[in-house]
Amino acid sequence: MNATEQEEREYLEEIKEKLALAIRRGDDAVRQQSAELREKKQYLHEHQSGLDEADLVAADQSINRMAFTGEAAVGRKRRLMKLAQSPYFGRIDFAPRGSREATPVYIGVHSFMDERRRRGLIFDWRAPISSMFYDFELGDAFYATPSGVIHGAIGRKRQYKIRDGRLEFMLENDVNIHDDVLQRELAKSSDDKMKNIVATIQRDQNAVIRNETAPVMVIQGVAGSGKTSIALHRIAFLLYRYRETLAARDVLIISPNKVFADYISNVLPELGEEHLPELGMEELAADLLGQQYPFQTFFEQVSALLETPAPAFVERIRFKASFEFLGQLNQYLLHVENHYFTGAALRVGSAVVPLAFLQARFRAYHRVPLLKRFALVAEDVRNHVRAATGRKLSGGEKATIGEAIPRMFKFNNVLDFYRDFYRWLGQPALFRYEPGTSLEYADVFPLIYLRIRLEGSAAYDHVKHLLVDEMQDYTPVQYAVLGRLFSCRKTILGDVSQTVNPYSASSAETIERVFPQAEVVKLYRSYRSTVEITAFAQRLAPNPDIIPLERHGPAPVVAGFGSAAEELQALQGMLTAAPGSAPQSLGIICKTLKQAEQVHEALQGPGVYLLTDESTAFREGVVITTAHLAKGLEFDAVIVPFVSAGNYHTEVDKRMLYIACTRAMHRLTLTHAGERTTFLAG
Ligand SMILES: Nc1ncnc2c1ncn2[C@@H]1O[C@H](COP(=O)(O)OP(=O)(O)OP(=O)(O)O)[C@@H](O)[C@H]1O
Repeated sequence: MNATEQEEREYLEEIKEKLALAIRRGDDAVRQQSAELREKKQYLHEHQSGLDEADLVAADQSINRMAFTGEAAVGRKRRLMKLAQSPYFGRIDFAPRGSREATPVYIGVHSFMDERRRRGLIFDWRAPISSMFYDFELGDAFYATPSGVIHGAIGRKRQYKIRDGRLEFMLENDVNIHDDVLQRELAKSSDDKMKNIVATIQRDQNAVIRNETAPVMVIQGVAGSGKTSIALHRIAFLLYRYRETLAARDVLIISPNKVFADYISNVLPELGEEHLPELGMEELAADLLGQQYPFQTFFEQVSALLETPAPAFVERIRFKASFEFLGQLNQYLLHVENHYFTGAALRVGSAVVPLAFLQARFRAYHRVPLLKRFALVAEDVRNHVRAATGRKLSGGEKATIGEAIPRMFKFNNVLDFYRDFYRWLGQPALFRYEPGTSLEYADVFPLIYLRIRLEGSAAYDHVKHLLVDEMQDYTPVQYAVLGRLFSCRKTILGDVSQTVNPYSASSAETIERVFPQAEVVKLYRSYRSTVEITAFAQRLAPNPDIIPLERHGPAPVVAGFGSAAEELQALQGMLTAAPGSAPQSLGIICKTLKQAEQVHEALQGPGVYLLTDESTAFREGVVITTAHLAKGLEFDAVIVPFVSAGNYHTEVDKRMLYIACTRAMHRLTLTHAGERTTFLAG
């Protein structure tokens, strides 16, 4: 051990002692507070009858305050305990311009102060000064603070791996060693759900995480580029930066399914923040449509495309996913506004209200949803008649006006408008719906969009930041709905190559058309898979811009078998092979749910799980699922069975295969019986 390392070990011990002391002090404070709280409650209980209303309110408030301080103390203790395990992961010695002395800045998941000397011992990775750790190597550096930019120089940079309070290794960054720590992190097994990456955030990722200006941030990144990780770290950053006004409960994640939501649920708590509220797109749809219209789910739509892709069905999906379709809906609404409020002049007693007056009033409320204007127009008509006749109106006359105005509108039911829209387009066959059956998924959000424009929307004003993952799977109409429901800032991320439904995929460019104020960032470096796996997946969806991180492993294997039975037997063999060197997580990813069920049937056993669209939690072990449901997840090893020419032959199939292969971190095996798919030729 060299002198530097010795010094660092001693410093670590010093910090750990300080942390232990702070934890003990915190414990004492919590104990004292809860004793006081108990006493106060006891006093209140015993003297309740003698206290007046004002005393009771005051006592209540004081108890609440004490409970709140107690909770804060518990939170602080949790953070200190976490720091005691791993106090920091980085250090920069920074000398501001004009000062000759560089001060060490240790960086960790939370901050820790020397209270007596008012000196930061550990800086939160989100603190302004910590940004230099991610943005600069040795030499000139700067960071932005709310009161201006501070320039200076970094004289030293170190990285540490401290686990369970022990220094496992440290690295001196006199060259760019950042990559070395990153390599070690990436070479590890994924023994858990998604993890935080604070110690190895890369420069381009840091820029996205710390962006404070974009009203809508769109992140298009190749498979494994860290989009989801970055988005979650971005939320953690914003929660820190705006802690006075933004809390975890003010953020909403729109997630593709419950398994994914569970898979990512660790990251924020690992960073010391609370769990984020989450909502599926279909839950949102059910919220907005109510019980009235049962509908097909996205998973069912994709399953139908994988099994029986009828051309007319594909056509309906494709049409409703286009940007032009949104434009046509908007034009139709204009048409409704201009032509559907009609009839004749209205006679009220001796007064006649001309049609032109009625229509002018109707249009005057262009900011009010169409079906919400009637009461306003009726009130204007009553005032008009009152002024014209110079007398008060009778109850009957008022009622006549109230009833006559809505009748002047062509329909009053959203579904009638939606059907009429297709007639207006001259394409009635593009809407297939029989009352009593389910709406096609492609109709769900257009109908919701119309409903919002016609009736207004429920308020989601409490949401201050919206996070949308898997952006490629949502159509322009869905974004238009999100835009109307959520006026807050948004982070939208995804990868157009990973669409599960190529007929309704959105690229960053499409989303930009719906949100012209969006800032688009593209990420090409891929961290998840070995170079060999990335190169293999590239054959399915070539992207010349992708930059795989230089990490090597075995080449993917495509194994052919004589029959389906032999193939299943081989899969069983793979599960039981070499337990000592077995990877910790294994995903067996099929094209359809039926196939996944078949594999599950053959491989059943302890630690083997089937993930379906109904699953709610991510399971560790051997996970058998479909490509659609595996999207966003990753495994040490992936097996993709049934890659035969008969099973993988359409464009949708190819996408599924791409998604399945890109879930693998270290090993990838594909199996087939009979001829292999042409997508894997050569
Ligand atoms: N800077 C980093 N340091 C360490 N690991 C990283 C870094 N960036 C990404 N990773 C790792 O790369 C893997 C992929 O990250 P993530 O799942 O966030 O990517 P993604 O772009 O959302 O992937 P996909 O779209 O393919 O689902 C994860 O294991 C993540 O921890």
